[in-house]
Amino acid sequence: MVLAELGGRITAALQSMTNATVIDEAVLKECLNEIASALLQADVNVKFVKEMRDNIKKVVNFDDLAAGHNKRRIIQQSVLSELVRMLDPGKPAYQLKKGKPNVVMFVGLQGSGKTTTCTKYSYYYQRKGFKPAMVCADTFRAGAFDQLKQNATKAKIPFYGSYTETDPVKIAQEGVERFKAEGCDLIIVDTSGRHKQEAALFEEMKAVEDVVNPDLVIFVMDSSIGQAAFAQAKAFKDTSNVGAVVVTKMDGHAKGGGALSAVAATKSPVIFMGTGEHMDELEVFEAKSFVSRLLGMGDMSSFVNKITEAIPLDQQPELLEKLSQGQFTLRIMYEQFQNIQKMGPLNQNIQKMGPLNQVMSMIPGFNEQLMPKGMEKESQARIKRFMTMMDSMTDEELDSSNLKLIADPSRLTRVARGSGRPLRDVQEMIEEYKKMSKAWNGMKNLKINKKGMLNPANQNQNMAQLSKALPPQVLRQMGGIGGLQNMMKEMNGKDMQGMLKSMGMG
Ligand SMILES: Nc1nc2c(ncn2[C@@H]2O[C@H](COP(=O)(O)OP(=O)(O)OP(=O)(O)O)[C@@H](O)[C@H]2O)c(=O)[nH]1
Repeated sequence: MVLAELGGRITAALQSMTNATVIDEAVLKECLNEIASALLQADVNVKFVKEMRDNIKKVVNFDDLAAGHNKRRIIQQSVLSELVRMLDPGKPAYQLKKGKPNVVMFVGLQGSGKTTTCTKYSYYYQRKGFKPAMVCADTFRAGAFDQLKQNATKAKIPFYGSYTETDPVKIAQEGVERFKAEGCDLIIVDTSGRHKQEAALFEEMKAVEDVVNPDLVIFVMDSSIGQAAFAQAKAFKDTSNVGAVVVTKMDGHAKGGGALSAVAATKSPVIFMGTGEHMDELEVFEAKSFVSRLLGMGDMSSFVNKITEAIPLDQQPELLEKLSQGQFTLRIMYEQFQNIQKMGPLNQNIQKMGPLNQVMSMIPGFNEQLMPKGMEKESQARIKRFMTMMDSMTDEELDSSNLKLIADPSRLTRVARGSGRPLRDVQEMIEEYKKMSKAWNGMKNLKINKKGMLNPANQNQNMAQLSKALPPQVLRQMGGIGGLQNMMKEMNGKDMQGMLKSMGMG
């Protein structure tokens, strides 16, 4: 099953759930069964599929969700984040290190776009300040060296290869040694591709790998191969130490081409995708936007989506649930602080980040008071102080949203003593909590319609609610009230049915 079909079936399953009058456990079960069977047929690992189901069931707890809560949105959102999670093998790919010769070897079937990708990859890192070089260890295809030479010349990247030498191992070894001696810090080895997986190709690949001892082996896969993806990727992984995947020809008809399966098979992340024949047509792969595209949700700019984009995936389902219940606890605040701390260097560049700035600012609390411009260092220190104080709180306090309990004077005194901070610091932290809690609760009262969208019938109320809930600078970034209005109009106009139709799947 090609990915387009997989995406179509998942979208259809979500759609049939959206059509149901009441969403209960039976409806959810049916929807999840359909999604699971689609994934299994697409060769996605059984274990992953089971995990996905379990996780979604955990998020959508019917006993906890009172009537009127936005189950559809929560389910859709968790399917999305679970798929994204599947694309994330849990460990990032090898990161190139400056100041040492990084050796990267490319493997894949003939015609997958390996040679083209080698050049794109070199060019990408050349622009990032690396000094790349390419070695053509493809002695199988007659024109391979010429092709690499042509590409390399165009990109002004040094290359190594031979018209006469027939042993790829020898060429690879000589090339890598030469470029190491020349001080290149990114040495790319292109290997032979063959028509299909064959023993000779794998033996040769292994021999080249043994001699060049790469820091990273990249498996290049044509996105249109569909069902064969899993077996092919696995065959390469079994022979060589594949650590990352590049999916090519994403500009063609294929919607995704087995990226999910390749990740499952190689347990390695997709790092780039090829989107054309030109040198600069290589995009950093981003699981979230890929899945959105897969599900035809690329245009769905829902408010909740925007907020969740900025929050680590593993925290999303839980956070969404809490958000839907309007429960804001000190623990959530603590977790948000952790996120902000992790994003540390970004904060300094935040003004340059454009849309990301907007997204991050939507995390309740990531607002002007907490992170005033030009005061990032001070703000970080303040956040750290808050976190130290929260470390002295009990679980009961951290998990409560009851102000009477949280701000009880004797408790505050205890926290101050426990953390070695003056009482007024603890009070300041509680004030911050109150502010964030208010912003958070503002989101809860938005009027959502049956389709899980902001309800157009309540446009005015929603507008008022949003403009109150949003930090002023976020509102400004959205283009003020007018921008907000447009965004809502866009959201209102987009339902699943409409999106399916526009994708030709309805
Ligand atoms: N449209 C499109 N074409 C691509 C992309 N990547 C590669 N190609 C084209 O795919 C064809 C095969 O690419 P190559 O780079 O020669 O493939 P290869 O895997 O190196 O093939 P061998 O050297 O024979 O193993 C070429 O015509 C490329 O221009 C891509 O992302 N999009």
